Amino acid sequence: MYETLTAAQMRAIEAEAIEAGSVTGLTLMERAGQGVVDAIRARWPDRAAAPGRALVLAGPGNNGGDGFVIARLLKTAGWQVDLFLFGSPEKLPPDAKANAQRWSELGETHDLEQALERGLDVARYELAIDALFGTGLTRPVALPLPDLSDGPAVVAVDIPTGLCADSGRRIGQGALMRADLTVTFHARKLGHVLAEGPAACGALVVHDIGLPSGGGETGLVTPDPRAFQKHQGHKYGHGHALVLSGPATRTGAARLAARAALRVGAGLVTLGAPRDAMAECAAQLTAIMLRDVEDGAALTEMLGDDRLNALALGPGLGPDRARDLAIAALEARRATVLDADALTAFADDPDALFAQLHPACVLTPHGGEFARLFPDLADRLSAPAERGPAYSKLDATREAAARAGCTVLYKGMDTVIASQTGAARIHCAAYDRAAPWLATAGAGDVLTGLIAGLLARGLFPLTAASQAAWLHVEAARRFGPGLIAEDLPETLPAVLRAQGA
Ligand SMILES: NC(=O)C1=CN([C@@H]2O[C@H](COP(=O)(O)OP(=O)(O)OC[C@H]3O[C@@H](n4cnc5c(N)ncnc54)[C@H](OP(=O)(O)O)[C@@H]3O)[C@@H](O)[C@H]2O)[C@@H](O)CC1
Ligand SMILES: Nc1ncnc2c1ncn2[C@@H]1O[C@H](COP(=O)(O)OP(=O)(O)O)[C@@H](O)[C@H]1O
Ligand SMILES: [K+]
Repeated sequence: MYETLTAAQMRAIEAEAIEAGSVTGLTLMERAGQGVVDAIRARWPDRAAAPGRALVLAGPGNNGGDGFVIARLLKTAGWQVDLFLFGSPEKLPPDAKANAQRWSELGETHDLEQALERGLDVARYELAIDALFGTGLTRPVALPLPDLSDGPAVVAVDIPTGLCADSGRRIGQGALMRADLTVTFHARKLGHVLAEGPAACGALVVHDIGLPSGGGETGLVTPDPRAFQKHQGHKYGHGHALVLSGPATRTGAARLAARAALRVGAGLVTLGAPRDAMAECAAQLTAIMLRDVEDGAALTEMLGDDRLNALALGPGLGPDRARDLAIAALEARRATVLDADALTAFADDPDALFAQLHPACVLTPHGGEFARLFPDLADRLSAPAERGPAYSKLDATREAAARAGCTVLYKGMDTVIASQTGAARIHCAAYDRAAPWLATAGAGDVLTGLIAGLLARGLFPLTAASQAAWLHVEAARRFGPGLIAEDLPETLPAVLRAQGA
């Protein structure tokens, strides 16, 4: 699992290494600058082979210090480099000042604010380096930065200027410099994988600057084939998932979930449908069993069979049926995924839901459902981020899980999964995991079924939800353009096989 760090965690790792005497700040800065120049060469070998004009924008802190290193290395490699500093050279922190002095032997340091007043002609550059602000950004960037979108290739040092490293949110209404390539150091920061981060970063390279690993607490989800492998045993040894369906003409969502639960390896899957939907469901199902579950009382009776060890409910249920069934399901204390209408049904009284939830539950809200259950957290997340570190989707999901007393998977390109104990994971469907085709009707229902299937197989809720999120995106990526929700369960066998399951 890859770690993600906050800015404070990154500073602590750096400070500890420097205090231990294993490295100096100047060495780290040199390695950082070298890493950026190497990444530029790897990404644009043609430009690197015939160097042109490069613009370096350096800020008042150590991000600016990296900029001075990069200016020197680019110039040495044959680029014509113009460097503009925001702030005064005398006020730079010590390592940045040392590199400003080394740069002064090769070129001039121009004043950025004066240049912007005069009008900085960015069209003359092939390459622009954003070394204005990195992990130290705390307030909006009050600079009329030029629009580089149609001009040079833009490379962000550590993180695009204007983006909060802890939340991926833009700080205030200040400038945000979108990059084509972002080169960060040691580990990804939360801001690279959350909210606006991926769109602002362009491609992302993580460059090793020789710091010891550890120190982060939130990992990015990676596949754990042990979680999907199927061991020898009877079908009941792999669990029996029950997915609850809505009424006639609204059964598709639950059928999608049921099929995903079966494909991900639950030993048995039953669809529980109201009487009026039986004929419709029977016409569509083969390996999935069908039972009449008219209401909450019928569900309670059915759950007398303790081999039914995982439940999924919400997709397509309609709010009244969802509320009735959710109360019965939660009383039975089984591993339970609540999605869609099973969340919305409690919008008028989320506390009534929270009082019933228990640690074997997983809630899978999208943004709208999250706001219905946790309106105060959603408000904090949507209010403009005036200062850094800003409130993040990770913060909101953690608070939601603590309040709900169970695991919460907050969907999106940046899916955050947190348990009631504070443990959290992020699945970022961007960069080499981009899956835009997943934004299609019914994809969420499939995710619900995947989680239910993995819960039936005995995985802990946080693991089941995290691995399901990974499989879901992997199936979408493997299928590719044209994906519709039905394709996801059908692509799962190839995904599982590729993982050695
Ligand atoms: N950690 C590591 O291991 C390594 C770190 N490295 C590099 O260091 C970078 C972090 O450096 P950093 O801490 O000096 O922060 P940075 O982003 O340069 O800015 C801080 C300065 O800006 C100021 N300021 C803030 N907001 C402002 C605003 N809106 N408008 C105006 N000013 C504002 C703030 O001052 P303040 O006024 O808030 O006191 C402060 O002076 C990191 O991203 C990476 O590139 C690498 O060299 C390798 C190893
Ligand atoms: N841009 C995106 N990249 C990757 N995954 C996405 C993106 N947009 C949405 N998703 C995923 O698609 C699913 C959509 O679920 P949901 O919003 O519940 O829709 P539905 O109810 O139609 O199934 C979620 O798993 C979400 O994380
Ligand atoms: K930057």
